[in-house]
Amino acid sequence: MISVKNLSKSFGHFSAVEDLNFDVKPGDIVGFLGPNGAGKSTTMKMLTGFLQPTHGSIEIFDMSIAQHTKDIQERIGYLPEGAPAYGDMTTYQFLKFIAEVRGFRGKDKEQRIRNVIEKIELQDVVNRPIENLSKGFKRRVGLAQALIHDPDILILDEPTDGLDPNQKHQVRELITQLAQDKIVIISTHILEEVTAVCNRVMIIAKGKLLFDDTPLRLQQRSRYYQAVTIHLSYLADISGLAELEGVAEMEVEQKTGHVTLFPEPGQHILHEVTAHVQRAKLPVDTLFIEQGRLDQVFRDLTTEVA
Ligand SMILES: Nc1ncnc2c1ncn2[C@@H]1O[C@H](COP(=O)(O)OP(=O)(O)OP(=O)(O)O)[C@@H](O)[C@H]1O
Repeated sequence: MISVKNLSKSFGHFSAVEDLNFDVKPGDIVGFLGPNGAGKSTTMKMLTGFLQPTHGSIEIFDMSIAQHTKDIQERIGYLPEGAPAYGDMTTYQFLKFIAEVRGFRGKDKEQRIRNVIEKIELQDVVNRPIENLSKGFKRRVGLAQALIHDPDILILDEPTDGLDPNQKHQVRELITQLAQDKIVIISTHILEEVTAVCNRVMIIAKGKLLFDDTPLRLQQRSRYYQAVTIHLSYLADISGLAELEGVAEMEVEQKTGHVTLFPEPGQHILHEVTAHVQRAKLPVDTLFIEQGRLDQVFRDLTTEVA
């Protein structure tokens, strides 16, 4: 359990994080979202004990991080922003070094190194210097070092940054698997990652917490949530769609020709729309219910505070 109270961090007169309050429990996979400079990395550094807060407190497993930094760090796996250091070491040498720093010796150490190499699929780069690896592999080596001691808490700063789509998918699967009995906090700029991986979203901007709830609740904030979008294969009279019961508004996107019908609050309009399409014999080639556009909600929330 992580308990954060009135957490603030200033650099000189500049306030990077302001009065954050939240709890995180095992099983939570928190997506920490925010524009550049929002304070995500600063918060993560405070959660991992690498940066002292200016105000407020962090308790992890009922211990204050200020007083029990080392005990808590033993239970945290941290992937910092960017790539791991020590580029002249090979992947194996680096993981061995980290395992030793974590206090493992002998067979246990070797077994742990083997396990993470397998889990993160690093077999092909085991003996290559880290500085020669692609950005994606560097990121994966970083992830491996965060997992070597099987921590209770994983704090991952942009874990899929620089990965190709297949690797992104693989890392997301891995995070989902790992999260069953752990606390996972990931920071990301990728909105789709939040719905793919997280069961909780926290959005910060200018150091302030603006949203803390499930991805579904975030989607529900979108004006597109449960709207019905259609596309016609050729021009036809669509005026009847706007008159349907439960439809509050109709919008036509000029560039793509997509027609979106927005429901009155709490209304489900799919049935009405499909019935009308059949009655009026509209030449529809696409019809779907919108899940909510996260990019629009993100923009609305974060530009409000800006
Ligand atoms: N050591 C420091 N000294 C002064 N200012 C700092 C320091 N570290 C961070 N900041 C500032 O604090 C603010 C928050 O930075 P932080 O790195 O936490 O943002 P972020 O949300 O992680 O951004 P990004 O998504 O770009 O990584 C930024 O304006 C940054 O310039």
